[in-house]
Amino acid sequence: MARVSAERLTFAHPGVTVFADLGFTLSPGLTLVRGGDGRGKTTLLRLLAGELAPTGGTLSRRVGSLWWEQPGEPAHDAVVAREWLAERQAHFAGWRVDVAEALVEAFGLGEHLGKRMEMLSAGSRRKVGLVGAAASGATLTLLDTPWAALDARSARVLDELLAEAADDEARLWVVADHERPASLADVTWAGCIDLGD
Ligand SMILES: Nc1ncnc2c1ncn2[C@@H]1O[C@H](COP(=O)(O)OP(=O)(O)OP(=O)(O)O)[C@@H](O)[C@H]1O
Repeated sequence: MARVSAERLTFAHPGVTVFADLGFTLSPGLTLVRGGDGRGKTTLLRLLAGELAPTGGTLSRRVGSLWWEQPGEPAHDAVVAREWLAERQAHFAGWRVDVAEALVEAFGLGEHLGKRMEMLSAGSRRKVGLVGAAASGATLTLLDTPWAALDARSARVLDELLAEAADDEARLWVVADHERPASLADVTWAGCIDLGD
């Protein structure tokens, strides 16, 4: 199980404080990182991923396995979607083939898996990433504005996935978005880190 907590967590670029003095402990299930444009949602996820170091305070991270992927980045353009998933499957001992297959079906991705990422729409690339996030079994899963670019049907599939994640007793799921997602109004969130507007 991952354990992540912060005390007086602060991050600043030279001369610009992005956020200061955040305190939180992540619990299993779903945690929302909420904030307006440029308030530091992605920065906080990068700190949680260990990609950035705090400039103040402490962030204690004991992370068994981490999902933090940006399948939309140009670096992945030439990779065939199925291979992209297979590369990640090789890194996660708890990878769930059945979960991946069910989500590929629900997202209507089957006909696209044989294509290079650059041939896919932004939404389909995101869906490939979400299949990986769910299948990975990662103890800490970080999703940055996961509804962006999804069609309505796929957004509902994501809603169902995250509603299940909310009941997860082992995995920590962190979702960053501008507002508390209305489509998850009935879901119990384990926590919310509000970065303001
Ligand atoms: N290298 C940098 N130097 C100075 N400021 C930076 C640098 N990189 C990012 N910032 C600023 O840090 C702040 C936080 O950016 P971040 O991308 O984390 O916010 P965000 O909440 O994810 O934004 P959005 O919702 O627009 O994606 C922004 O105001 C951004 O302009």
